[in-house]
Amino acid sequence: MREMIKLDLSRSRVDAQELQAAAAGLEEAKAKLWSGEEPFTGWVKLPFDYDRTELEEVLAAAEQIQKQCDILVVIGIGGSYLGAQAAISTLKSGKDNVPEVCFAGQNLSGTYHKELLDRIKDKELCLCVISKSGTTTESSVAFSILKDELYRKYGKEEAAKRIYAITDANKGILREETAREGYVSFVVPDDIGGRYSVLTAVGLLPIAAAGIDIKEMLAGAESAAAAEKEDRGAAASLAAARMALLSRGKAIEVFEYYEPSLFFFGEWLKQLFGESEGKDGKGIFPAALQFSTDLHSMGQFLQDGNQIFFETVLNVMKPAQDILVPESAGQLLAGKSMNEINQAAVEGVIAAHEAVGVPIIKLEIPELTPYYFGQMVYFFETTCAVSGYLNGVNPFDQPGVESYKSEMRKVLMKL
Ligand SMILES: O=P(O)(O)OC[C@H]1O[C@H](O)[C@H](O)[C@@H](O)[C@@H]1O
Repeated sequence: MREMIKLDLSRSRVDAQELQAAAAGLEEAKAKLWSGEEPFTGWVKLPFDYDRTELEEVLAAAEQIQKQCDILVVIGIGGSYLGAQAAISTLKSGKDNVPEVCFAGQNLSGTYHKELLDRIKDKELCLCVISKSGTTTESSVAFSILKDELYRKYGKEEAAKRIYAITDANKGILREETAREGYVSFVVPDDIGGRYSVLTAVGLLPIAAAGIDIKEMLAGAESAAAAEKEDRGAAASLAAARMALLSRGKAIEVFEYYEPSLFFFGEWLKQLFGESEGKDGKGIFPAALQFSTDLHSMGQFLQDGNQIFFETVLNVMKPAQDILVPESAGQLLAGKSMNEINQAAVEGVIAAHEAVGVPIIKLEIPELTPYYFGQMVYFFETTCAVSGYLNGVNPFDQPGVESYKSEMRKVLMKL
């Protein structure tokens, strides 16, 4: 059996009694999650019972994309792109027969999208448009701009063969357009919300197109799901520890990583936890920092500022590559490897922050491979959903996101 992500609560400042108090309701939360009766919990059993035929179709579509283009532009926002970008930037396939994956529709910047158009002008192009609703402003705007570019380059008929759509099975304008134009398409399942959808076609198609082994990713998720199901997993315990810290006023969780390739995984965590937990005046505010970079800015606050936070360290045990530091670096550093120095930073930061009373949770991630990426996704989805249940909120809706949209519509109508 391969390794599992390990949870170390020894420096979390949560004692057994507190953990027990916070864990009241844990069994109930887990039972609810696994009952198969709660809305939007389709992701819980997905690693065991995903549709094998659909997976082969995803792989075939990914292969076709690889043959068709130099650049695949993934259009989507929030849960419709973050998982894919997190996986692709963390895992980089290193293969040379795969397209570069670019992202559009994550902002409303004319500059960003004009620069993207300039960059892809002379390249062979495919689009993968992902939107459950089909009406999200950012993705709709970007899709129409990029579709225009595709028409200009290839004409409408050939363009339709280069558009891959992932949307609701039956409703929405993107589904209607897909049926009308005959795009290759996949479904955002009804029982899985956007931020829990990485292991559906939403994440899997772009990730596979980038040359990353999605079967391994699903196998990793399955190992995490089996562990949680059999009560060997640590994700639910992490939820209990988080709730204990929240009850002590630690209302910010700082996810910290020392491998820059985890930047978008940090962004994915922010969406997952932010939209799931932040409601009814409750929740832990998720932040993500890249170390050692941010030690030279936010490090001051963590060491010496308002102690309203706790830290969750994502420590990668076996980074993909390493370099030996030459003699010229001086006695302290020469002859050591960069990863050894990075690990010294991990331990040094933990010691310094522990000394001033910061609660520190440490997660040991064996390696950044597709298998462990799948484990990480499932692990944090479970921690997040269980935390929501423990805290008495619905971790699968995001009613607050709508308010700014209706205000923005009013402004647009005046233009
Ligand atoms: O897939 P879509 O319907 O385009 O939604 C994309 C995203 O936008 C919304 O505003 C929500 O806040 C997100 O949870 C969602 O993932």
